[in-house]
This record gives sequence, structure tokens and C-alpha cells, in this order.
Amino acid sequence: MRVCTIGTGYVGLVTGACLAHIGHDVICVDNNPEKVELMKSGHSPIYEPGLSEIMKSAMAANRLQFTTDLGAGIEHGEILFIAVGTPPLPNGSSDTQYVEAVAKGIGQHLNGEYKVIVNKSTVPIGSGDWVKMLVLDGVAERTKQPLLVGGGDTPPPTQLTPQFDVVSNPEFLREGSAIYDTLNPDRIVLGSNNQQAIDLMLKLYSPIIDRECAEDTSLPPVAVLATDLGSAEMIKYAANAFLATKISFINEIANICERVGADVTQVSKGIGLDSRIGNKFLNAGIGWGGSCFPKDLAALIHTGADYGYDARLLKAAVSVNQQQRTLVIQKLQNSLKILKGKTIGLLGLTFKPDTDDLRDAPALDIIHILIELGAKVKAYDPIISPQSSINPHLVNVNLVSSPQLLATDSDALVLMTEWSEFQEINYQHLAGLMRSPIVVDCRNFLSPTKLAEAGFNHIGIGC
Ligand SMILES: NC(=O)C1=CN([C@@H]2O[C@H](COP(=O)(O)OP(=O)(O)OC[C@H]3O[C@@H](n4cnc5c(N)ncnc54)[C@H](O)[C@@H]3O)[C@@H](O)[C@H]2O)C=CC1
Ligand SMILES: O=C(O)[C@H]1O[C@H](OP(=O)(O)OP(=O)(O)OC[C@H]2O[C@@H](n3ccc(=O)[nH]c3=O)[C@H](O)[C@@H]2O)[C@H](O)[C@@H](O)[C@@H]1O
Repeated sequence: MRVCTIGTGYVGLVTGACLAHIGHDVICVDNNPEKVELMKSGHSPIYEPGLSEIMKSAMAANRLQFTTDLGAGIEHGEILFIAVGTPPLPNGSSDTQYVEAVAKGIGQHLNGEYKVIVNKSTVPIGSGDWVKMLVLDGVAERTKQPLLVGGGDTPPPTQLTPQFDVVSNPEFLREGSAIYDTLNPDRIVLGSNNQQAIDLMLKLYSPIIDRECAEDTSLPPVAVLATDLGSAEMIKYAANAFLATKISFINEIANICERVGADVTQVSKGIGLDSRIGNKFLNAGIGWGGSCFPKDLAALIHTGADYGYDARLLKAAVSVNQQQRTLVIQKLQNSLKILKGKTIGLLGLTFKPDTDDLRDAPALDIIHILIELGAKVKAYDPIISPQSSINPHLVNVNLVSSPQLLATDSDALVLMTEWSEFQEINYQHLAGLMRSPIVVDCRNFLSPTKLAEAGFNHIGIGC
């Protein structure tokens, strides 16, 4: 099928590349010309394991192209994905200006062919109908003519009538495993009031639904939920809110564990064995970050307030998370007392491993607080190179190129991100380089026994 994805970030580029990988003919559109030039040369602008490889093979097969020309993308696609960002506004609501620009742009370029417009971006409930309205506004701006509204249920169109339907198809991929998640999803959610649009989406995803591209092809087909637009939009927010609340829950338990002398890693294991609870998203630590959980919870709380509802549980999940981020400062103060003049080395900066994404990474908050308290901050991250100090959050950070350089003359290390290579470090050597061999392990990632043997004072979370 002919597909156009608009926005080539973590979602749009991965979606476009994966759809090309399973045999579709894809054009990816982005309004950032540097990004587009980079992708045209076969390079991914983001670090996502496996992405460059599938981009290159799909490009070699002539199934994946990149352009800044929205009109060309819309002309090409029978299915048009909107995958632009929806960052938070200061009041917590979602900034939908990029979706708005794209929806109007689509309207300005629609031809007579029936198109399915897919909201892949995470958008406030009600956005499906809003996008439809904006597309029609775009058409009206172009034609300056009164419109007949097209669509699967409507009477046969005249040649100039825009023919389209809007589908909400929320994205559940995780950064760091985005390719795997896209090709092997737990479920596909399709929100629309039009069967023709749903059928086209089912055809688009059929190789994924039928597990043709899964490593284990004997698995049952992927679950598909076809539902109304608003419920599909709410499923996205509810899923992220549930996962974030689950993490805040275990962090709250961790904080009680510390006080009573229990070990939260054992408690997680013990409760996770109950199949009603499950063992995932029960790792206590520094709390959740990244480009989605914080903004999506804020947006859902804001939506509740818009409709006169005080989302107390969600607010509590956010509040536990905010407090969790500062725990590490208390732990450092307990060990080092005054932080002014001390050098703290951060192992990892990104909000999780296997990504280069720094958006709302807990490390950025910690850097800010440490610098306010007069400490010097050094950092080593496998994917963030020392040249990245142009990132405004990192201007006062001494980015180094190895864990050894990080440890040298540091008063304490703080493990912020659980990059697997951090388990391979020779900690005995590191201990010898430090002023005081202390490590605050914000992910309970390192073996306390191994670290103690290496001469470290290992401080975990909730144990
Ligand atoms: N990052 C993630 O893991 C996930 C993100 N989402 C949602 O997907 C959406 C996109 O997120 P990301 O991919 O992380 O965003 P991103 O910020 O990485 O990428 C957005 C892209 O859209 C482009 N863009 C902006 N305006 C444009 C326009 N008018 N025309 C063409 N391109 C335009 C930007 O240049 C950028 O390349 C958001 O709503 C997010 O909440 C959903 C699931 C996972
Ligand atoms: O909407 C989105 O953008 C995506 O948000 C999350 O994916 P992502 O943010 O990439 O990463 P996660 O693996 O969910 O981790 C989020 C945060 O929670 C933290 N986390 C995760 C799991 C855990 O047990 N403990 C914990 O602290 C991570 O360190 C990270 O900071 C969801 O898992 C995806 O399903 C969703 O599509």
C-alpha cells in the first residue's frame, strides 16, 4: 500500500521504516530540511537499535523515501500518518499546534482520491473530530468554495469533493526497543466510525497482525481492538497513566522498605509472581521520565480538570515521582554531608538505556540541583558524546568519554541510567581513582555484593 508518514521523530520514522520493511511503499515527510537530508543519505537522526539497518534495506528496495514536500507525500499516500510532536504547555495541556499545521496542510493538498488520515501522535480526547474539521478548513482555504463532506458513509462524491476519514491509531512503542515493538505489538488499537477506514488499516497491518515478520511465527495473531475515536484516544493516555502509576506505586513501597529494613527488589519479585500484578514496570528507582509519561499524565490530569474532575490518583503518581527524583540528593548529602565543592560523576544521562533521548530525563533535574548546591558535575553516557555540551541542559556539565575519566577525583558516582555496559566496568579500578568510593545506584542495577567487594559503598533505592 502507499503510505505517507508526516513527522519523522521516534514514532514517524520508526513507523515509516517498519511499514516499508513489511512491503509498503512509504514516503516520510518532515519540515526539518537537515533531518531530511540526513535520512536521504541513509542515516537515522535518532539512535534507535536496528533502525538504520531497516532504513537502508528499505531504501535499497526503493520502498522508503524522504522529503520536505508535504504535497508530494499526500499525493503519494492512500494512508497518511500524522506523527508530529505534542509537547506539554506550561499548564500541562498538550501543545497541538504541530498537529494543527499538518491537518490543515493535508486539507490544502487533498486530491480526489479517498485517504485515511491516521492520528498516530498522542492527542487530547476529541482530536479525531478536530483533525477532520481542520482538514476541511484546509480544503476550504485552498478552494475557497463551499464543501461537500466525503467519507465512507456519504453519498458518491463529485470529483472535487475531499474524500477522507480520520482514524486514531495510538502508538505504544518504547524507545530503545521501538523496532521490535512495532513489528511485534501486544495489540493494535483502531478508533474510527468508518468501516472502510478500519478495513484499510487492517490491510496495512496484516503482515504484523498475522505475525509474518515476528521471530516466532507460531504466535497467535496480534489482538486488534476496533473502537470509536474517543475511546482509542483515551486508551493511549490510560495505558501510559497506568504504567507510570505502577512505577510510582513501587517507588512508594521502596521508600517504606528503606524505613523498615525490607528490600524492594525482593518485594517486587514477590508481588510480581502474582499473575494479576505481573512482574513488569516494578523496578523501583529514580522514577519515570522521558518524552511521554510526564507529558501524558499532565495532559490527562488537565483533561479531567477541563471536565470538572480532580484526578487525585494521577496527581499523587506525579507527586511521588517528583519527590523520587530528589531522593538521590538526600542520599548524597547523607554520605558526603556538604555538597558544595564536591565532584559528582553521573553514570548515564538519557532517561533510559538504548536511546539518545534526553527529554525530561531525571539526570537533567539532578544536574540542576547539584549545581545549585555548589557541586561540580561530571557525566559519562555511552550515547551522549562530549561534544553534546551544546545541549542547554549540559552546558555546566563536564562530559567525559569513559567511566575511568568520570571516576577520577570524583567524590561519588550516581548511576542514573541502566546501560548494560555499566555492569561490565572494573569497579575495583574505579574505586582507586575516586576521592571516596561511593555509588548511588538509582536503578538498583549493580550487584551490591560485587560493588562492596570492589571497595565501594553501594547505596541503592529501597534496600
Ligand atoms: N517517542 C515515543 O516513544 C512515543 C511518542 N508518541 C507520541 O508520538 C508523537 C511524536 O512523538 P516523537 O516521535 O517522539 O516526536 P519527535 O519530536 O521526535 O518528532 C516529531 C517530528 O515531527 C516533525 N514536524 C513537526 N512539525 C512538522 C510539520 N508541520 N510537518 C512535518 N514534520 C513536522 C519534527 O521536525 C520532528 O522530526 C507525540 O505525540 C508523542 O506523544 C507515542 C508513543 C511513543
Ligand atoms: O507514549 C510513549 O511515548 C511510550 O511511553 C513509554 O515508553 P518509553 O517512555 O519509551 O519508556 P519506558 O520503558 O516505558 O520507560 C519510561 C520511564 O519509566 C522508567 N521505568 C520503567 C520501568 C520500571 O519498572 N521502572 C522505571 O522507573 C524508565 O526508566 C523511564 O524513565 C511506554 O512504555 C510506551 O508504551 C509508550 O508508547
